[in-house]
Amino acid sequence: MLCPRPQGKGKYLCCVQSASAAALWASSGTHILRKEIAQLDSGKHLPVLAVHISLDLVVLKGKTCRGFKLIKEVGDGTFGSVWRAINKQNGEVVAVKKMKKKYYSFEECMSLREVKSLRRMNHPNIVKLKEVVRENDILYFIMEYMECNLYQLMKDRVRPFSESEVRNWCFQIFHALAYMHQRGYFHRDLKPENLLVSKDIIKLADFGLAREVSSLPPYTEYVSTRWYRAPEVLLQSSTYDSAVDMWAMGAIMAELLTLHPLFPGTSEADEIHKICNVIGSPDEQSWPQGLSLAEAMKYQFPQIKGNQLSEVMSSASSEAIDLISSLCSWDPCKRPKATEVLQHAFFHGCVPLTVRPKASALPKTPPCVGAKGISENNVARRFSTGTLSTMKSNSNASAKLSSLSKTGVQRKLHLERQAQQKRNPVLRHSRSLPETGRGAIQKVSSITEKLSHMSVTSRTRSTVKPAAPVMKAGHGKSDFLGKTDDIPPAKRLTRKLVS
Ligand SMILES: Nc1ncnc2c1ncn2[C@@H]1O[C@H](COP(=O)(O)OP(=O)(O)OP(=O)(O)O)[C@@H](O)[C@H]1O
Repeated sequence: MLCPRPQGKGKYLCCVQSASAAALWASSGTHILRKEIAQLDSGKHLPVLAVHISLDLVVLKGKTCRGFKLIKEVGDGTFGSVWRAINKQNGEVVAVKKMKKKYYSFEECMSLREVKSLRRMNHPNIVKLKEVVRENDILYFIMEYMECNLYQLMKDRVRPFSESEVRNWCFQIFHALAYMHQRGYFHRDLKPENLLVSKDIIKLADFGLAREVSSLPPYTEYVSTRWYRAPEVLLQSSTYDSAVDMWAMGAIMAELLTLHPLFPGTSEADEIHKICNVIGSPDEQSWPQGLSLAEAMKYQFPQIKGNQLSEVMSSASSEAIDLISSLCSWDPCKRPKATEVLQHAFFHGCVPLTVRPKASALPKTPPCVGAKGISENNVARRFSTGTLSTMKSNSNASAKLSSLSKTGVQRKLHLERQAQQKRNPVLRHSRSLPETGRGAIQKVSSITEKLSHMSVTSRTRSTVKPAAPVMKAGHGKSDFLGKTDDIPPAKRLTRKLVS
């Protein structure tokens, strides 16, 4: 196939050499506008099928990742590692997410949630997926590049962000959420690591768990990182909805304002306990369905009165406290919708972003180009072997190569475990545990600890351990069984991140 040539806005002319290749394009979701038999300019008179296609997302099946110079690994998630890269054709800085799983057909790639949902999203606060490339059974997402994520910004801070900074970021994110929720999607894995920042623009990323609201429950899979996980998900509800994103946003807002996670649970049971410490245990009035969910899994809530958020977020405005309290309501029905949040007093005076920042506004010359850059040959070799690289950074690539056999095994085990964690609820909880030694320890002292010192009543009560809960039929094992208790507390609170 020849490289597609732009034919005006959103249209490309591609030449493929057979009707079956054209059919493949069509089956991959590409809308074929017109087909015609053409002849090559070269004068060889080889009949080719010229296909006029219309794409929101340009899927260049024949394009190789060698067209991108990988500069530096900037993130390592459960599903893929993310690299800052340069498009060699036009010099644009992009992010390349190299998926860890292999994909043996293009159709398989196109049916991925991340592709299906992201290609439908066109919003200034949602990271744009530019291309999808499959090469040697490895799948790459080419995305717009963002400078860092919110967690990276937080971990280096001593003083909390100002309320106006938090307001600016959260306003943009709630706009993105309103956009996607209105279109019938919810994210399901909101956390500071998935909120990407470039200058004062913030965008939602990682749609690997995004779900269509119209897709039918039950949603039995395990979702979201524990500290930001809504109580209905903790209690294994199979009918949760976009309100889970609102809960996560409440926890994230509080964390931005204090630099401490609001509910840093070390297990699912501890997560619920920490939530009770802050907002008080639920009762018939505040969340009747929650009591039923708990009963169904034979879980007993600890009886804790809870403290006022204002006591632990003493410097936050009453508007901020009010918004966080409503977002972190036990009952998902009582949490405001994203569109309602935008009208909240906390955001009065905020102006929405109307214009998407041009690519030229983003950095063109990444600081690490040069000595640290991987050569094109290296990249090509790594791709052509089809193996997952054990190299984590370019600077120590040779040292790592010498110990390849050893680290390779470790890396493989690590990857297998990660993949299992994503599939298996029990294992995935430990993703916030130290696995690679590269995790940065979060400053977690935590609001909840502060809270337990503030209220003798709640502290005494909170020491009553919940009865070991029984699993809900049809669900995997849960760490309600106390699976993580043999891990030292400080280590439990690390986060896996490449900075
Ligand atoms: N477009 C981007 N620009 C810059 N950095 C990015 C981009 N996308 C992702 N990253 C970085 O890579 C990290 C991992 O990416 P991502 O969350 O998409 O991977 P994942 O495998 O789906 O992770 P998770 O374990 O959260 O499911 C992010 O936390 C972020 O720091």
